[in-house]
Amino acid sequence: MKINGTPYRSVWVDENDGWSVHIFDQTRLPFALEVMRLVSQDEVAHAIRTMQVRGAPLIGAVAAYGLALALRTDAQDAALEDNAAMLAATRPTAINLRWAIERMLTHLRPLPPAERAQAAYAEAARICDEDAAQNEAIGRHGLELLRAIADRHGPDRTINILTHCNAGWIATVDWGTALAPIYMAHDAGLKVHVWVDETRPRNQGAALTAWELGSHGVPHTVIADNAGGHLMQHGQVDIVIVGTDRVTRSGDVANKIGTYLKALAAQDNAVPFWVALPSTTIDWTVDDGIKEIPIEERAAGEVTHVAGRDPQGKVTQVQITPDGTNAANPAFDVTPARLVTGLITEKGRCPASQAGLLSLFPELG
Ligand SMILES: CSC[C@@H](O)[C@@H](O)C(=O)COP(=O)(O)O
Repeated sequence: MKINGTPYRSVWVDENDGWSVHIFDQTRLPFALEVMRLVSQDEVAHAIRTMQVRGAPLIGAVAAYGLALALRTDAQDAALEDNAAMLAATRPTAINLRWAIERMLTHLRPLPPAERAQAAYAEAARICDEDAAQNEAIGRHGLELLRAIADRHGPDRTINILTHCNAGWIATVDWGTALAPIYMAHDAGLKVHVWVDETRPRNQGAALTAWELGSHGVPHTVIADNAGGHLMQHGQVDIVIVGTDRVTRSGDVANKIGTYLKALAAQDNAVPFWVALPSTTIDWTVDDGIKEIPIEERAAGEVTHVAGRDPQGKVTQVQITPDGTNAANPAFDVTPARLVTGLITEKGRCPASQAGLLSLFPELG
C-alpha cells in the first residue's frame, strides 16, 4: 500500500546491505511512522513478542526472515532447529507463525549448511510475495459482497462495515485481509464507511486500523468496543468483516479478544458476519477451536494501563485502575463456526465448515 504516494510492504530486506530486515514499529503508530532495522533472530523474536510487528500473516513472514538472519551466523542442523523452535514459540495463537517456520524448515533441512542462508532469504521472499497476492485475491472476493450490498441499496446509500482489531495491510505483507475488500470498494467508487472497534486492551483498531483507513482516505469512525451491538440493533451495520489468527478445519475462528461478542450481536441482529483469511491461517490439525486453540495470555499491564499522547504531544502510558488491581488479559477468543456467515479466502468464499473449506482447498485437507 502507499504512504504519501510511495508503495510499501510491511516487511522488506535492506536494498543496500541485502540482508538486514526492515519493519514498521507498530508500537509507535499512530503518532509516529518509524522504520526499524532488525539484524538478528533475537531482535526479530523481541519484535514479535512485544508486538512491534503483529497480525497473523505478518508475524509468519517476519519470523521467516528471522530464521534467515540466524542462518547467517550458524547454519548447522542444531542451530536451524533451535532457532526455528525459538521463533515459533514467540506467540502461541496465530498459526501463520508455525506454518511459516515449518515451511522454511521443510525447504532448508535437505540443503547443505553453506547454502541455507541464501535459500532462506529466497524462501522468505516467496512467502511475502504469496501473502501479498493471496490478500489481493481476498480483496477481490470480498469486494463482491460489498458490491451486492450496494446493488441492493443503490449507489447513494453508504455501506456500513464494522471491523474488530487490525486486519489491514500493516498486519500482513500487503493489502490486509478484512480491510482488503474495503480498500478495493473505496477505490472502485463504492460509498463505504467503517465502524472501527477500538479493540482494548492494545487498541489496534483505534491506533492502527484508524491510521490505515485515514491514510487511504476511507471514511471511518472509531467506536468503543461495546458500541457495536447497539449500532447493529439500529440498522447501522450492513456487514461485519474481521480477520483471524487461526481457523480450524471445522470453521471455528480465533481472533482478537472481543470478536466472539460481535459475532453474537451480529447473529441476534441478522447482520452478516464474514471472516477474511489466507489459507495459511487454516489449521487442518484442529477441529474444536474452543477446546484446542491455545489462547495467548498477555501481561496484566496491557489492561491496567493505556498508552496515548498527552496535550504536550508526548506519548506516555497512564494507569487506569486502582493500585494493585488484578487484571486478566486473554488476547484472543474463539467464535464458533455456527456464528460465522462465511469465510473469504484467496480461492473464493465458502461456508465456515469442513465441507466449505475442502470445497476450496481439497489438496490441503
Ligand atoms: C490479518 S491479521 C488478523 C488477525 O491477526 C488480527 O485480527 C489480530 O487478531 C491480530 O492480533 P495481534 O495480537 O494484534 O497480533
